[in-house]
Amino acid sequence: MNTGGTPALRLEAVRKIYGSGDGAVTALDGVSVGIQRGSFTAVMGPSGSGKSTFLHCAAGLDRPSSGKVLLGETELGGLRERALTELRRTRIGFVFQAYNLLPSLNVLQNITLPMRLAGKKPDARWLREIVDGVGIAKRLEHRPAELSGGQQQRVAIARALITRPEVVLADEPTGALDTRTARQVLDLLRTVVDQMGQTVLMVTHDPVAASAAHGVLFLADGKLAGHLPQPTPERVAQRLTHLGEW
Ligand SMILES: Nc1ncnc2c1ncn2[C@@H]1O[C@H](COP(=O)(O)OP(=O)(O)OP(=O)(O)O)[C@@H](O)[C@H]1O
Repeated sequence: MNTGGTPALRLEAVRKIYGSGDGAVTALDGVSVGIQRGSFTAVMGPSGSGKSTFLHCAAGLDRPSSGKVLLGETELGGLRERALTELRRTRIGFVFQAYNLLPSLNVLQNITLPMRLAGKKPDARWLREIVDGVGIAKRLEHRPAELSGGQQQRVAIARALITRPEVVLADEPTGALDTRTARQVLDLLRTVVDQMGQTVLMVTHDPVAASAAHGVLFLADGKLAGHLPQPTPERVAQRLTHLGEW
């Protein structure tokens, strides 16, 4: 995956241990990986293999017990909470399974919220490009409750992109969607990468979802257990079977 240039995101020998003594759990056990700019990477692994911990450490939501996380040239471990919050707000986009839109705001207000929180005005051209790109231009005045699940997730993707983040982190973004709608959201994420030049890292349990990515990183027992380029659902499922239950 390291094919030249500074990776958008880098983990160096990241270990994360929860608890201490007899109750200590090693959730990540020396993970080193670079996520290339302009790539779409899925992270998969059996339940408890460390996927959420990986994403949380990458996002600066959780601090590694040892090792480093770098967003571009910035080492997250060197930042105080306030700077980390600011970094998350401006340099990382988040997409969650449950969309996490604010119900009292309309679509446009939800999309532009990260800019307002940062005290900045959204760039009109970029906003237009995103709104058109996710196909939500006709719904800008609507509230989230008036939209389908797929439309809400497309709004969430637009919101994740508004600050032109260096990386978009997606946690089971299609987990709550039916197969057809999930496909549309995955195609959109792929478009965001291939046509808008964004970088997406997505945790998923679903081999079909993972196959939308350029490559899949596998985790097992907190360790990297391989990388599958040009994944197909069948090859992903086969690798998962070899890693144990999923
Ligand atoms: N806050 C915590 N305190 C203690 N142990 C934790 C905590 N968070 C996670 N763990 C443990 O760390 C390990 C990795 O958990 P993690 O949630 O990262 O796995 P996962 O691959 O995302 O699992 P799943 O697919 O079931 O969501 C598990 O053994 C889990 O029980």
